[in-house]
Amino acid sequence: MKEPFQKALGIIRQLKKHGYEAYFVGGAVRDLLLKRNIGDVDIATSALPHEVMQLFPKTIDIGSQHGTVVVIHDGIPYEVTTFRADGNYEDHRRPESVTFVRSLYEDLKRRDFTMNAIAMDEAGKLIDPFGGQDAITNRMICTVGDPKERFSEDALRMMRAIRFVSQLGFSLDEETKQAIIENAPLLAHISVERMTMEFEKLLEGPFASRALSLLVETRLFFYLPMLCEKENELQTAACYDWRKLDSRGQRWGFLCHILRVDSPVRFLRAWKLPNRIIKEVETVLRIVQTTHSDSDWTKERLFAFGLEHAIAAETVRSVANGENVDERRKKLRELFMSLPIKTKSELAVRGHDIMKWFGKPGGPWVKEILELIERAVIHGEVENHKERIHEWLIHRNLIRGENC
Ligand SMILES: Nc1ccn([C@@H]2O[C@H](COP(=O)(O)OP(=O)(O)OP(=O)(O)O)[C@@H](O)[C@H]2O)c(=O)n1
Ligand SMILES: [Mg+2]
Repeated sequence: MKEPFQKALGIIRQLKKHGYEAYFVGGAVRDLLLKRNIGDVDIATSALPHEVMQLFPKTIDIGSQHGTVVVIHDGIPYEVTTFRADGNYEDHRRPESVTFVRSLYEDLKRRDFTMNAIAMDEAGKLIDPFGGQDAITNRMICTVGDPKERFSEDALRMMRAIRFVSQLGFSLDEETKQAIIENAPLLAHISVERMTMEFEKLLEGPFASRALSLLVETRLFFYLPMLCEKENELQTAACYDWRKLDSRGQRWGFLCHILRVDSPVRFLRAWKLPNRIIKEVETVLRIVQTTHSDSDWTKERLFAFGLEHAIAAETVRSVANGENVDERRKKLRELFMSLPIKTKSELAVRGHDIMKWFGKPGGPWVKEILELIERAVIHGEVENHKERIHEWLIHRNLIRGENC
């Protein structure tokens, strides 16, 4: 058995020793069959939450009313969830009530897609009542049972379907796709935070272009923050190679750029992104708007923006223009390496040196002189060395020698 499962076996054994059923379930089993990197290993059991808590010394109650207890085993947290058949979903996002059941079959039946409804026992035997393995072999995303029911239980599942297309390159089963088209308006019930999580995974996947096309085709885009008027632009966005964009800032920056978003800050706030990302995207877009070819990159500009923002902006610009991203990144890195200082803090003189040399009290002029020196150091006019800088200032008649 693969390591992540092996490590969690102790939990399954402990539950079984006390007469309960316990299985590995969900994404980890799917990813094992897909030979993908295995993420969190989740466990489903017939034991009730309080019974789980009694059996393990270290547990965290993260939602026992919904059946989930975290068990810390050998320092690793695992979600252990009681088999459940969800009750009525009044608001299309969470069950009104959950009914704990003692049967694995009932538990698998309420899951979203057949590939996610496979259980594995402690011996590695698969329990797959809904044809999940066939779906994986045929590379299909298909709901467990009636897609309309599954999507009206939790409308986010429609976004999940399309983000799995992006991550796995699978196709949407036709009936599943039709049900998304019919039920797309239900997405309006879902919180922005949950939509953003799925949308970010979608943009990050190797098949993001295909997934973006599907967002348009299924009309789901209409219910996503500030995208309802961007149908044509989204269709255009689907024509680009998103795989070259390799950070959140790059992806959101590229999206704003391609969608011709008027106010990126308002757009990104609507998606409830952290301020850190909003600020990064703002800077990246400012650079993109003022860079027209890679010869626009001077040492001074690169120093001012820093390598990370420069690379992000060049990536956005070259993916949008269909140019060679790697080539541009390489050039930027080389130019950055040639800078005698990479940050302001590396400058060999400080404000107090300047005040002493000029024999004047501080003021805005100190910053101006420091910037003058900084430019000279960056261009190699003077070595980044205190005495050399002092000599340079004397040479330029900015100060007299005796103030040293
Ligand atoms: N809206 C949802 C979310 C989850 N699940 C079920 O809960 C499992 C675990 O959910 P989660 O960790 O959110 O998704 P994964 O499928 O594991 O995907 P990822 O690899 O991204 O974690 C899923 O496999 C699926 O069986 C579901 O039925 N409906
Ligand atoms: Mg998971």
